[in-house]
Amino acid sequence: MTDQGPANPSARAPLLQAIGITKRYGTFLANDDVSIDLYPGEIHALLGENGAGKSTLVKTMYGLIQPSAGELRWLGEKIELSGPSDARARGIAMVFQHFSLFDNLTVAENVALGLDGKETFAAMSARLAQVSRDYGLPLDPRREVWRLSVGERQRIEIVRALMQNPKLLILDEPTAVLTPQEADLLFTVLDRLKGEGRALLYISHKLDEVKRLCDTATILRGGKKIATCNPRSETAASMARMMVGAEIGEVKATTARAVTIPRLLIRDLSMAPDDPHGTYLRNISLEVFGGEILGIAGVAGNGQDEFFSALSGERLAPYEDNVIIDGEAAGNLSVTQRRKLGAAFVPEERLGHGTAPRMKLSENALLTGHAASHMVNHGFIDRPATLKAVDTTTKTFDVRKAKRDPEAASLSGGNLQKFIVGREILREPGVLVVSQPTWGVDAGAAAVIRQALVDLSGRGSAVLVISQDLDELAEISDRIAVMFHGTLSEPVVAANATREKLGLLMGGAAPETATVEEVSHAAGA
Ligand SMILES: Nc1ncnc2c1ncn2[C@@H]1O[C@H](COP(=O)(O)OP(=O)(O)OP(=O)(O)O)[C@@H](O)[C@H]1O
Repeated sequence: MTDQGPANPSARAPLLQAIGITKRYGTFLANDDVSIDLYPGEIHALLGENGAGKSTLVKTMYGLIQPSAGELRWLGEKIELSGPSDARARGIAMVFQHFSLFDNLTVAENVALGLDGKETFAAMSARLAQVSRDYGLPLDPRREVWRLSVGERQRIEIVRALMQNPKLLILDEPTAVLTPQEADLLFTVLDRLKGEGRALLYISHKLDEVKRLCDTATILRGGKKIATCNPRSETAASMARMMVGAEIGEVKATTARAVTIPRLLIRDLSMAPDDPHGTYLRNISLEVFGGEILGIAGVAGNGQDEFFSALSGERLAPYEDNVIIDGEAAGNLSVTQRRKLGAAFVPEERLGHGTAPRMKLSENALLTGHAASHMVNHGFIDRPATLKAVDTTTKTFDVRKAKRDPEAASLSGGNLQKFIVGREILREPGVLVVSQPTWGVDAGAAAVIRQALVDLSGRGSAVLVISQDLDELAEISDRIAVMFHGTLSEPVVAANATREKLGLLMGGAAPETATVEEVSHAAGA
């Protein structure tokens, strides 16, 4: 364990110090006596497993929560932040992982809503255009947000933060939704901000990225600070070890996997979106075989959400044979009826879509499990069975939580994701459709989830994974198809799919087709 202090500990004084921060929820300690110093001109990474207490700490620094004990010092002086506007007034800005933008408003209108300034709208728009030009983050202030890609939306949040001329910029997993090219552009901007003498605090689960970008890293585990180190003199593995307290396993392909019949068939699916800003799906045909993982790559907003809704039954397809699950025409069946056919679905959004936030985990387990399990007997809910489902998921997927059956909303983002994905995998579905399975999940838990998906396909299930993470798709998929403007490319064998090739497909280039022999070979049959 190392504690080397800042990478460049010259005569500079820290900008912000958190000293002995403790945050209690009941008897649970989300932060336990955490101290951290943030210096101007330095990018400081905040690392830790899901639930380690990272968000709790940065929310304290941004005035969103009050600590139970400990204090903040700004340029050596004790401060108390009554709320985010107080933090912003001091020069602290934050870019959240979840965007808080209004689709029907323009870029400039959205920025105006998030600023406390008193300048006129015209002056603000001009400043917005200027800041975005200065930092090489192009934005048209008059464009409506729904027309923008995810990367461009994040750009709005960053430009809005920069317009406050912050001394400290906090970024919560900023690259989780970006393509590799967009992430590179962001790194250039962050380096420049550092060069301007600003302090940056950077939460990420991507350790290679942290090594490349950050000068210092503080590692939290179980709410406590474990170490402060120089990430450049560590390896991704050594930092992961400090985070987890153990080695992280690699995902192992199952051997003797038998690719069988197509268990999920999509036949010439074309559908108008239900949202005026959504994407038309056009002539999508796909076969997902039992025993394989088929990955769907693509930049977000190219029809992945609409495709997921059509597969899960949240929206009915025009024809019943547009979607066939284990030989049954399912295009016009409800979500519950599709579950009864042995299919399971894990949506991208965890709260509100994947779970009901104010309901307990056991009640959530019942919501999706009742169609095809023993949780309801003769019309009565078997409460011990629902609790058992929670316990089994918790144990198998190492879901960390403050009590046995808490409300879904009280779990950290990554732990909730482990719970949702785990819950569905443990039902042993014949067909699993999962969107962004490891989004926001730490490296150790991501390996567990990916292994569980590989093992599920190894037991003969057809698994369809929609993900923006090309490394993830390359690691677990047998074949990969790319979604672009509502159309789906022919799948290519994952082993032959380079990042360049997938990148071209993501931009709409003509695909190559995989033969059945290649598919069987790729799946190890
Ligand atoms: N309002 C709350 N009530 C009860 N427990 C909470 C509350 N907010 C957070 N916690 C708990 O505090 C712990 C730390 O959560 P926090 O969100 O800070 O973790 P994190 O490191 O940011 O995780 P992730 O990487 O998954 O986002 C978690 O176990 C979480 O369940």
